[in-house]
Parts: sequence; structure tokens; C-alpha cells
Amino acid sequence: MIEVRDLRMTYRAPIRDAGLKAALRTLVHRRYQDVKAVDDITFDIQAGEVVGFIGPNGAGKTTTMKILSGILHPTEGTVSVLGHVPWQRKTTFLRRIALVRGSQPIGGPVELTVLDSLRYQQLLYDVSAKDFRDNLEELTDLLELAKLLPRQVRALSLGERMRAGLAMTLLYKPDVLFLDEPTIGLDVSAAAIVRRFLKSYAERTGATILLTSHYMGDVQSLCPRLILIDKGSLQYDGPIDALAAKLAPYKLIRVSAPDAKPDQVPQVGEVVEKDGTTWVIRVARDEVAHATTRLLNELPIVDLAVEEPPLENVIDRVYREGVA
Ligand SMILES: Nc1ncnc2c1ncn2[C@@H]1O[C@H](COP(=O)(O)OP(=O)(O)OP(=O)(O)O)[C@@H](O)[C@H]1O
Repeated sequence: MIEVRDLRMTYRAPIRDAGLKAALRTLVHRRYQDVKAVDDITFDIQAGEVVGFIGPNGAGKTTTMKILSGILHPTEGTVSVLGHVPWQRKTTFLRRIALVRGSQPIGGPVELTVLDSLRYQQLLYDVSAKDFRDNLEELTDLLELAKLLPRQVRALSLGERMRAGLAMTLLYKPDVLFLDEPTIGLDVSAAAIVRRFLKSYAERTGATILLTSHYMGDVQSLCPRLILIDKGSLQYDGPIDALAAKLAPYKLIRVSAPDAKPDQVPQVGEVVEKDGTTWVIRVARDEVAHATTRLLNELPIVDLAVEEPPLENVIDRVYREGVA
């Protein structure tokens, strides 16, 4: 469905010294600096997969998304999406894909009402009257749009714009969806509506989705697979569950022992959390069996659980220290 081979993108960014004089000088003599945004990325995505595409700020996620959706022409490499070269921008390709950007969910005229924007989209994408009625009914229901339909786009809040933007995009049922930070800036409940909607949309339609987000809640609830990039290079591509095992060399043991004395807890690892008589202890992965046995033998334990470290912590560590 999506094939990316040896993808590279270098921007030529204009630069100049500070000050008015320097600004005037650039009118006759421009200087540029090369910025490597994507540096040799290769991956495949199969039909129906929902993949989280993550990385720190400036990693190259948006650039890759723009190339895959046909907005940018890469410097090097080959890409095939639905059998098309995206930047050729054939109508048959554009009608089957969509790029939704959380920072700018609606691209059309802001004077139109939401319903008129949807009708405009119907014309642009040649959606039949029946499909329009059916899809609109379904999207209105799932995205809680009824009250928004008669309102002007310009007067919508960011969360409302996102919901309306998703409806406009999904009205023509694209097979491939590129979502660039779909919950950015949304409050907890608006983000939850968007997440719930995307999950059910993916399950019902079997759409292929590539999603970037800085909120691990998004990727954890939606994406069984993660692709992690940093400074334009691929760092990890695999199941989300295996990421912690590969990248975090420890597990957490949560023990609850109401009758234990505070100094009775054996030194099996670093205590990272303490709440009354419950301790969370960080233990090296290959020490877990030994540590658990000691805890069970030496403490009056009522509950013990071995947990993977939270995804946030793993990702934060990877962003700060890189992949070993
Ligand atoms: N039009 C452009 N001209 C020059 N450099 C650019 C341009 N767009 C992006 N860049 C640079 O390319 C690099 C990758 O940017 P990109 O927006 O793809 O990163 P990102 O992973 O989406 O980041 P974020 O999480 O902050 O949105 C950055 O160093 C950025 O400054």
C-alpha cells in the first residue's frame, strides 16, 4: 500500500545576518543553508495498518507526510502510495488519500458554514448524493457535529475545527489517511472524541493510517506499530509492545505490603515511587526473576505486579539519549 525506499529530503533554507543592513543586502545577494530533513528512510506499510510515526521536534515527520501525500517532491528516493508516485498528483491518487493537519484542520474558505464546506467538498471529490447523505449522517453522529453544521467555519474553536475538518476529509472515504498531530491543542475531552472516532473509523473501513503525534495516548490507543525517526533517520520500526523491551533495559515491580516496616524492603533496585505501603521498584530486566523471589521471601506481600515502564518514559529517554 505504501512503499518508501531510501527517501531523502534536503531543504535549501535562506539565511542572513541580523539587522536591517543584512536584510537589504539579501535583496541582491542571497545566501542559503542546506537542511537535511529526511536522511535515507525506508519502510513499507500494508493495507489496513495503523502506524504511529513519532520523533522529537524537527525529526522530519511532517516532511515525510508531505512527500507521501504529494505536496513535496523529495531530493532522492522512491515512494509508491496506492501504486502511484505521490508528487505526480494524479486525480485518481488525490481522491483516495487525505492529509489532515491538526494545526490547520480546514483549508477552504472560512466564511462558509460547516455544511456548505461539506457540500463544497462533495463537489470537489465528486461524491454522489446518496453517499453524501449516508456519510454525512454517520460522520455527524460519530463526530457530534449536529450543532456545528449551520455555523461559520471562522467562528469554530480549534476542537470544533478538527472535528469538522475530519468530516470534510472523510466524506470521500479515502483509503489512505495521513494524520499530522490530529489532537494538537485539544482539551482532554475533544482529544478523546477524535481518538475514539479514529479508532472506530479504522476498524470499520480498514483504512491505512499513518499518524504523527507527540501525545503517547494517541499512539498507544490507535497504533499497534510504531516508526520512530530522529534527525531524519529511522530509529525503530516494529510493534509498540516490543519498543519498551528493546529500548528500556528495566521493568517496574509494584509491591504492596501493608504489614511491612519501611526499612524492611530489600535492596533489589531503585525505589522510584512510594505511596504508603506500596513501592514501585525499578529493576534491570535480567534481574526481575531474582528480585521478585527475594521480595516474596522477605516481605509480607499482599500484591505484586511486574510492569513495563510507561511508554512516555521510554520515548522520552530515546529522544534524549538516542537508541543504543
Ligand atoms: N520549508 C522548509 N525550509 C527549510 N527547512 C525546513 C522547511 N520545513 C522544515 N524544515 C526543517 O526540516 C527539519 C524537519 O522538519 P519537520 O517539520 O519535517 O519535522 P517534524 O518532525 O514534523 O517536527 P515537529 O514535531 O516539530 O512538527 C527541521 O529541521 C525543519 O527546520
